[in-house]
Amino acid sequence: MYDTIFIEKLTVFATIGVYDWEQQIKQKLVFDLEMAWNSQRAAAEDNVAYCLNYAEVSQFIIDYVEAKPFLLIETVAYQVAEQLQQRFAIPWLRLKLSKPGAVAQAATVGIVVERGQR
Ligand SMILES: Nc1nc2c(c(=O)[nH]1)N=C([C@H](O)[C@@H](O)CO)CN2
Repeated sequence: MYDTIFIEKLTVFATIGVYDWEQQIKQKLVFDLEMAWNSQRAAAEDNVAYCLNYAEVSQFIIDYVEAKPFLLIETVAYQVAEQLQQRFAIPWLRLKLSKPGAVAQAATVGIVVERGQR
């Protein structure tokens, strides 16, 4: 039985973009995540060791995205989703990555990727 652990509006400042000028600056990326996790043991024993630790997941994303430059948001989303599944043994996740301000006439643009099975 899976529950959903979520993280909303995690903000990371990244080197991201296909144009040369974008590789000279930092831009805001926003992550929204839903992750399947069986929280039964963590709840029964009231023990953080058995939960999907949203603080650790958040810090991993920040460190990973800040560590190197990217061109496409697709690359960031695919790599982060794969890393999260591997490192935290997450059976299913939905990751929404937004790049606010990328299109002047839009509030935000981005991509949603879903990986695994519940
Ligand atoms: N599907 C995508 N389209 C575009 C991307 C992207 O990463 N994925 N990136 C850009 C530019 O970097 C843009 O954000 C600059 O405003 C254009 N289209």
